[in-house]
Amino acid sequence: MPQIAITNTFWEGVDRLDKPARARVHKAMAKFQQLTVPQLHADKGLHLESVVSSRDPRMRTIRVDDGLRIVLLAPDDGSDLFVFVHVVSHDKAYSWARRRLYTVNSVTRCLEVRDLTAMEQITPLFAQEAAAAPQLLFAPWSDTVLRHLGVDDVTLRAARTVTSKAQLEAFGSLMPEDQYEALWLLAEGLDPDDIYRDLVAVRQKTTVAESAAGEDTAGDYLAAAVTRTRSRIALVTGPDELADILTKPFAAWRIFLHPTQRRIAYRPGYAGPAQITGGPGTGKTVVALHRVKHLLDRAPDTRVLLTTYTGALARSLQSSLALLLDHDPALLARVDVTTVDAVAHRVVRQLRGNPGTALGDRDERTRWQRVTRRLELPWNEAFLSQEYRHVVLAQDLRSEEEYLACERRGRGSALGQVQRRRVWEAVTLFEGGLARDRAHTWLQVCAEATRLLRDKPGAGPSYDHVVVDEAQDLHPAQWRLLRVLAPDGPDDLFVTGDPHQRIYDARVSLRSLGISVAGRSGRLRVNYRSTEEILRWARGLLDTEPVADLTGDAHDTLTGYRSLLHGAQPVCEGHGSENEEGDAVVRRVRDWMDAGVAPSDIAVCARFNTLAGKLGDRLAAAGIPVVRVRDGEPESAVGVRVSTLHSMKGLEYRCVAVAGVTRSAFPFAPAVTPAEADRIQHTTDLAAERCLLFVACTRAREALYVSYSGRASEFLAA
Ligand SMILES: Nc1ncnc2c1ncn2[C@@H]1O[C@H](COP(=O)(O)OP(=O)(O)OP(=O)(O)O)[C@@H](O)[C@H]1O
Repeated sequence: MPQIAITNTFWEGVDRLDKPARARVHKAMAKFQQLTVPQLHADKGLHLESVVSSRDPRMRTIRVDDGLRIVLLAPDDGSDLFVFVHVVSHDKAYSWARRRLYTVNSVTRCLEVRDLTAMEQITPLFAQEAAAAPQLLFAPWSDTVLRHLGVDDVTLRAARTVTSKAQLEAFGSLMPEDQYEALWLLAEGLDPDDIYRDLVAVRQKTTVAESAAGEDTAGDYLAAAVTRTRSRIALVTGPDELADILTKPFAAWRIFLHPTQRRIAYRPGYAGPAQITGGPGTGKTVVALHRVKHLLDRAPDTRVLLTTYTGALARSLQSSLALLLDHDPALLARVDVTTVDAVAHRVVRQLRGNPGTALGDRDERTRWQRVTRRLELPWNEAFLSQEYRHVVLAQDLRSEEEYLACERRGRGSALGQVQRRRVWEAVTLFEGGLARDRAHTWLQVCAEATRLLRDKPGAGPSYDHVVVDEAQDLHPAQWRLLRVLAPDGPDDLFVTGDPHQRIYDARVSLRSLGISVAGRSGRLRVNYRSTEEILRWARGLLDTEPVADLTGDAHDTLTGYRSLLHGAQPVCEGHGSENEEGDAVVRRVRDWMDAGVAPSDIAVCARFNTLAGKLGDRLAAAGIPVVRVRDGEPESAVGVRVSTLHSMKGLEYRCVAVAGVTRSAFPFAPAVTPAEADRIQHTTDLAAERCLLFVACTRAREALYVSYSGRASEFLAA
């Protein structure tokens, strides 16, 4: 019987088919699996045939129906392993297959593919230009360095003609993916040794591990190379697995991990807390989920907390985890998936009793306003609530003495002792009011939960491992709680986040909270979600100022961050009035739906509830189904998602419209502390405003539409 392996390109082809066509693909493949190799060659229905004049002599096609063909590689190494590489219409299948060559990289030993015909056509053209160019992109690096990174002869010839990153990109989809990635990172300024460690060595390690596991990895044979190329190729072991792959929702992330993702997620153990960063869409959540799987598989009775910032994200983590763990109830029962605040609430309820009512942002503001008026203070409520958040709660200060003696880290305004006493008076009044009304802020609950767990070791929930997603917005009070939830030691905390998506003004120094990730940091750079066009446009929204990393002790950068996907340029449009803008958004959504995008794959968002509400009403009036994104709407609900920007965090859609990006909304003056009041706060507030827009725009996978009426936000002009 033949063995089957499928590549990510094949799977993507399947994903583009409608249900009946998928069923026909399944039928053809199931038949393929059942026949012997000689029967396969003789079967008239499947019609296994070579591709005439193909660059790769192993290239074959089989027939799915009158229109559809599967492209596959036939074994030439004595094995019976067939690699399914594409599924597409008849004509496209043949032209695709003719041009491509699969080879085994002599450095990484992985199977890779290139459009050899196109590379051979383009290289001489670039070479002519290169002869007259003052500078060649890869001139600083010798052939030896490039070869060491897995760049082979054909790619090397091409690379030596490249004068700019734009030209390199033109080659991007033609050359082998791993070689392009190495060249791109070099062009972005990364050190060759770092690239070797992150891209080449990890692949080689996989090879060694598999040899140790007794798999045949010797030689450059197809079957051996396939087992080594786990980031792009999966072996299908039997009919059940085939059915599973072809009938489940497309979720390549369950199977195909980038080598860096795999290295991070499946590293046997970390000696202490580990941190993973990366730009939007680089698969941080995917890595967190695989890490949970690894931790569960490693020991039969470990308990894991998988936690994040908002309820919507926790729900989405829960359903993805169920998918990854094949809905296995025994495994799922060992993981708590919930927000940090919900854990805190549970601890307090369990160890002390119901903590009372949680305060919303508006309530908290009103209470600070009352305090300010009552004590006739010279500061406004924003200043006081920030002082409370960034100094008192951040340092867990419990008395006036502690506050008087503290260093007000991260604050850009000086306060003398007399002023501090007045602030403390305000804090006492604020907290007293809350206690009287049996109310609390969420951060207070986190602080109390931490104290309770410290005072009563062994009581309350505890976990062997805590995995945190979207960690960039966590406050020190939340970090302290996470610190006590898993005992200090190997694999205690696994933290993923993106400092460029910080929208809630969280400033932490993890080290000062007893969480040191030194030597245990990883970075992801390949975006799997959005097109390069969307990423580039969205990056233009960010400031050039460096951003504090997750630890708070260094800076984070998006160097080397990129997508392999390409698509239309984002559209940014101004309108004469809010009404006209609303009409344009409805038209845009209608166009997306007419092009075949399901309503639930479209999101329309605005900064404020009022505009989001109006847009939702307009869409509904135009007969378009609408689902308001609040807490708890089922994933299966049909309709265009209408949301505020803040609620878009961590989610993704094929098409996204961001409306109301006006001068007065971005930056929103009340959200930005004046520089004269607090210089540091002013800078972080402005950065958070930019990040908010960046986060919303990077939720788009294929299409992004940004609009405003009247004057455009200054962020768009940049
Ligand atoms: N190895 C992979 N193969 C295929 N798809 C992947 C892979 N890794 C991630 N993805 C997909 O890319 C998208 C983004 O992944 P994910 O949400 O994990 O990124 P993220 O870094 O957490 O994003 P953000 O920070 O923007 O929320 C998802 O659709 C995910 O399924």
